[in-house]
Amino acid sequence: MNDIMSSFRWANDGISPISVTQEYILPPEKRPNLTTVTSSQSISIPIIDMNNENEMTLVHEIAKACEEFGFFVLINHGISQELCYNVLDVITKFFNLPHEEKSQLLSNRVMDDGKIYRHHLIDPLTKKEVGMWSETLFHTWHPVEVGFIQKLPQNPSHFREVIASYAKEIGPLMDQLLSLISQGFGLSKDYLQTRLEENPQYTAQANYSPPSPNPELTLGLQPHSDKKVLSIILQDQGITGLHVLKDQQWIAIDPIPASLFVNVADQLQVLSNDKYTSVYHRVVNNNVKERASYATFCGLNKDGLVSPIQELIDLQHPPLHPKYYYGDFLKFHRQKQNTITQKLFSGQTTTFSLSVTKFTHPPIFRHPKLNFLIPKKSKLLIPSYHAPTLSFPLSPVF
Ligand SMILES: O=C(O)CCC(=O)C(=O)O
Ligand SMILES: [Fe+2]
Repeated sequence: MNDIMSSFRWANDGISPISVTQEYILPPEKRPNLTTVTSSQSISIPIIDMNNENEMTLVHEIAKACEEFGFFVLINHGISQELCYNVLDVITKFFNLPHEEKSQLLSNRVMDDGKIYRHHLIDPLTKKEVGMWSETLFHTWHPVEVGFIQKLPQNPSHFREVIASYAKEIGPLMDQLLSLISQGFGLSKDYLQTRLEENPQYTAQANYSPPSPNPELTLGLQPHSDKKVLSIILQDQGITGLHVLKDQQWIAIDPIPASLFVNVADQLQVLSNDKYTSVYHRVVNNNVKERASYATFCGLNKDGLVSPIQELIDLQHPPLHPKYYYGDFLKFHRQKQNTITQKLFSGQTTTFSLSVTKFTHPPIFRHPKLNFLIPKKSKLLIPSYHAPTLSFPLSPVF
């Protein structure tokens, strides 16, 4: 335990024993409230068995899961258990490197290839950053030609090799899922792949949390939705940490042996014209065991044009999102969003317990000025958020 603890010191002052110092203590309304969480074993969450020979059955099961839950658990996905174990093992070993070695790789930017980043949220009251009780390593995982492997850590020695092997396996699985989802929309098998191929981005995030001395006060990752099209998460088999929000209730996704967790992300919600929901999720800590996970994402890059799929639009289903360049969203996303939100909601009775970046989930705004936000449908919002009744002064530009 002590070794694990000391490995996390960089995120503190590097000297004193790890403890939940002020910089990690969440404001009361952002705390995980673990006693109110439901276990995934007590409700029926969608489990998709990829061994099913009948492709149309898979198409329907996945479409139903994306529509009703925004996520599903994948079993018999074809990636060996040994490889999955090795991925989490090298990640754990990497994050357990001595403070001095890891501190060389620290970055202030989330999307810095091969660098460690510590996520945080802003306390709305004090405006101070509160660090997540975790460290993350971000990198590109495809294609090999972009040389992503060279940017990965060299310690532990087989880190690059293991991640490269996993990337090789996850690529075809991602393609297969995109194909099944395309068919679920009634489109050709290659619809989504073709659309992504124009401006693709394949990124990954390795996550690591040491045990937290007080899991009620900290979070591994704050509630968020993923920004791309699809995410596949390999989570630690030993410990539950991933929670998803369903019907305003947090559900703990207890890891099923040899499974992968797949979730709809923002771009897919927009593409589906809100047929599918980009699911909110978070990672909680525990005080017993360290936890690692590895998330791989696919989606459109900054030059990609995101918009509802034309074939899903008709009189009964008008487009719910404007077309926008993902890069414009990112620029907007990084602005001082507090100001924008306050302007929009001044005089409205609303409680924001989400950080404002979540509020833009998925982005709805006028393009290209990016100066107007519309709140999302209430089903997407977390429990303490009450959507204000806003009349849209401007309709989105299409
Ligand atoms: O650690 C997990 O299970 C989830 C990770 C996650 O949500 C992410 O990396 O975006
Ligand atoms: Fe995520």
